[in-house]
Amino acid sequence: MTTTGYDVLRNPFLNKGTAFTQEERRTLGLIGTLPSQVQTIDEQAAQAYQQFQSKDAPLEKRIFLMNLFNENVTLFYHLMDQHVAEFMPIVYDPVVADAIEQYNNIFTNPQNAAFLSVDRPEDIKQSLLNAAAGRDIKLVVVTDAEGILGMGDWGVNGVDIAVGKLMVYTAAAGIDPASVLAISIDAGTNNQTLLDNPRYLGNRHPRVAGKDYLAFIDQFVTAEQALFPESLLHWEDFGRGNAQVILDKYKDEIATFNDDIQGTGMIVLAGIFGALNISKEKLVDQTFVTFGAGTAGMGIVNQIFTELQRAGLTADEARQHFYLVDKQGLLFDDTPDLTAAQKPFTRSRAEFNNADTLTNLADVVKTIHPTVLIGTSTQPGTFTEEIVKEMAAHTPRPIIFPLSNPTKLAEATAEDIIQWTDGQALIATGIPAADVIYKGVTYKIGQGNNALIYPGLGFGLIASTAKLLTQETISAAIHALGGLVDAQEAGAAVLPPVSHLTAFSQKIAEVTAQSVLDQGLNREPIADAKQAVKDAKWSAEY
Ligand SMILES: NC(=O)c1ccc[n+]([C@@H]2O[C@H](COP(=O)([O-])OP(=O)(O)OC[C@H]3O[C@@H](n4cnc5c(N)ncnc54)[C@H](O)[C@@H]3O)[C@@H](O)[C@H]2O)c1
Ligand SMILES: O=C(O)C[C@H](O)C(=O)O
Ligand SMILES: [Mn+2]
Repeated sequence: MTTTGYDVLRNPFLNKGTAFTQEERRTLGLIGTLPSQVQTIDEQAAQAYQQFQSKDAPLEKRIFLMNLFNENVTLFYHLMDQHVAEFMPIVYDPVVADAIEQYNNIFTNPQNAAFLSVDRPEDIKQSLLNAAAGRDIKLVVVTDAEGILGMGDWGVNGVDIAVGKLMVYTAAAGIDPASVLAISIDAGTNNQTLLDNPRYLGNRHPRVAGKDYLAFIDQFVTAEQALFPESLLHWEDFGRGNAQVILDKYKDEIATFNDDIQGTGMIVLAGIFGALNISKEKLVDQTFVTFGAGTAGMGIVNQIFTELQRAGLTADEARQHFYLVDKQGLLFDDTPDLTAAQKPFTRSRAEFNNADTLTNLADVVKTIHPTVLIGTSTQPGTFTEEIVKEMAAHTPRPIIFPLSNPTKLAEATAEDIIQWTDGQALIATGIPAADVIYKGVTYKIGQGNNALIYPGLGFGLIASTAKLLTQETISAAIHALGGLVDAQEAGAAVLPPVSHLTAFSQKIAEVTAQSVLDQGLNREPIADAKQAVKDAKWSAEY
């Protein structure tokens, strides 16, 4: 049965608003429901952009764009295509963080997400069916919001990160927005402010944890795979205690991927390759200090560790390149409360004559002389002038990536690091950073955010009907991105600019799809990877 009348205008996937032609208006029962002028999508986009520009506050801009998305998905993406670098920080990080904090105050629409309550496992299947509403789902982004960016537990409010990640998928890579589903797993929240807030919209109880939590996750995965057997399942912003456990449980069974672990590991390694292209140094000659050895930090370490072995080092040799710093200071084999992921990369106290003093980043940097310093600590301002200058005193081109999000949690700003290192540091930041002009050189700052890689990776997996994501495919995608930097230019960035996001996402998708075919991991027969990516691509036109 064809949808007609107001059901068309109110369906954001079908709605074209004033762009419905007279002929469409007649056949769809829309005569008399719209003003008489028929507009083109570009006329609609120009009007919407003017509205967007009339808003001052970033959150107001976001609310405007979300309303547009809720009404007309095609127009939203048409407009986003034209302004991708301008819209990314609004639709996604950092302004998505404000929307999550304000969720109960600004909620107007569930944005086609599925809300799964830990208290009602019997409703999982029906909830997924209702939210999909007959759409053929190829990509799911799910969050339980225990670790939203670096801001901790945000309960049901965290659904906005899943919605935002999916918007980036479509804007960057061209995934059909009708084929995606954002999911909130509402396991409760330990955020007391939310629990005390009478407007909080999620389950008002502490998080369900342990066996019961994992059983719910398992019921979810089973239902999700049964209903959408060809979908890629993307996990976002789970807590440190669950993220790796969940990934390990499903990664060899289904097409799945954890963005904070794998996506972050990929973008950071690509950024390091970009930096090494500029400094003309080798990966095997680097010494890595990671500050914040949690989900993202250990994803990064493991990705570099794998790559060092690909470069010919044994596992033992490769491990020697890492120094992990977390709350306890430098992590030793006898440090209490180590996570399973941290244990293989701890150091021995016997290596140092000052082991007992290595309880803070400044002393670790002084003792180790790292060449690469990565921040995933959630601790703002912790890459101090003293630390950065000390690092720069022992290596000509220090690679410094303060990656904690959102803006208020970054370990340092790009501008400060450029000044403190007299322009020598090679930098990537988690959120977008403006160019830094220093002593007449314009330094472009790469955005070390997994958003630069997961859309191409995910789209390549979907287009090639991948059954699994392997390390081989991950490495292929990293090299595709790391090779796109122009190392000649003075002040060059270590990663390509977000304004080129659609072009390089295409490249990553093609390389990913080719790798899937090379390993015979495609479900459907596919003759040509590039063609498959081309065929799967959606474009924001009526
Ligand atoms: N740029 C990106 O693409 C990207 C990707 C993922 C995560 N991140 C950011 O990285 C940060 C961490 O995210 P996560 O998912 O790994 O969180 P997480 O909670 O899993 O890890 C954070 C780690 O930092 C440690 N930590 C806390 N306080 C510390 C201190 N004072 N000193 C040293 N370590 C400390 C914690 O113990 C934990 O191990 C967040 O701000 C997140 O936004 C950025
Ligand atoms: O969401 C982001 O901006 C990147 C990353 O996934 C994070 O958790 O910080
Ligand atoms: Mn994340």
